[in-house]
Amino acid sequence: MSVSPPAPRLERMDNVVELDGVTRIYGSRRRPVAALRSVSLVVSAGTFVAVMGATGSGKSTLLQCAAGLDRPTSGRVRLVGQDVTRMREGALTRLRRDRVGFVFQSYNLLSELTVRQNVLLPRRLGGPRPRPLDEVLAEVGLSGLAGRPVGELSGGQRQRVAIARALAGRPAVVFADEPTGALDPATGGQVLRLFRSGVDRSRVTVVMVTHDPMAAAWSDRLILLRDGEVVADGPTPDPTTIAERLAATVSDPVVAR
Ligand SMILES: Nc1ncnc2c1ncn2[C@@H]1O[C@H](COP(=O)(O)OP(=O)(O)OP(=O)(O)O)[C@@H](O)[C@H]1O
Repeated sequence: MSVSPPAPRLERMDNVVELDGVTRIYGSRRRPVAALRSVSLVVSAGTFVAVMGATGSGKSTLLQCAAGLDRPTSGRVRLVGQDVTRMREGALTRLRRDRVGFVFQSYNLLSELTVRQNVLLPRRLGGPRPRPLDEVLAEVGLSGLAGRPVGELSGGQRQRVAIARALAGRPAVVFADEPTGALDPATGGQVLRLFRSGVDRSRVTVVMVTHDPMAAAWSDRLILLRDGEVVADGPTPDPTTIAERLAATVSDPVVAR
């Protein structure tokens, strides 16, 4: 009996985020600020990526361009296999709503609404059918809090609501900008564990900006930026080595030019 080989994986779909020569220039023609300079990288499905670098090195700009929240000045961005660089705003909004989750340092939740209402908000805005609420809340350790207004929760609980909201719609990728920046180390660790298990269990891709080597140590891949350029990109080492590499990046004389 012959057994057919498995269908080849579609390379495009496996590359969840692709940046090709992405440059982002802010400011005026007279005083341009190059936040990103010809950045090219590919992130495949089921990878946890940490992006680090000195203040002003372009981390948030990289995240915003990769997530289709900002448009590069030149270069191309593909998100879940689709070129978002020239995509119309409506289509881009739908793509973000249906395939992308966001988690920010400031939680970006509606505090008067309950946990349930916040988690189900993307669905109310026409997003994909979410996973069962109980399942999602149990996963992030918020069982029993569905009816509580978010304004009554602690910072760590709020960030878990934000993660529940981000993961409820089965996104291909979650972009997180300093998700543990406002949390103590223990609470931050709980949040990072949730990202880790989302990557390991559901093959979600996570792209996280952080200043904290302990947070970055949860990732699979570390990208270091300096002055808008990728200066290191490889498997994530231990926290001490991350801190050393980060310090070397920051103190490099090129930065001071
Ligand atoms: N909207 C904007 N208008 C003008 N300049 C901007 C804008 N956004 C960012 N920049 C500039 O682009 C550069 C990169 O900024 P970005 O916020 O991406 O850096 P970052 O590495 O995320 O910094 P931080 O760690 O401080 O958050 C900086 O020089 C910043 O001043």
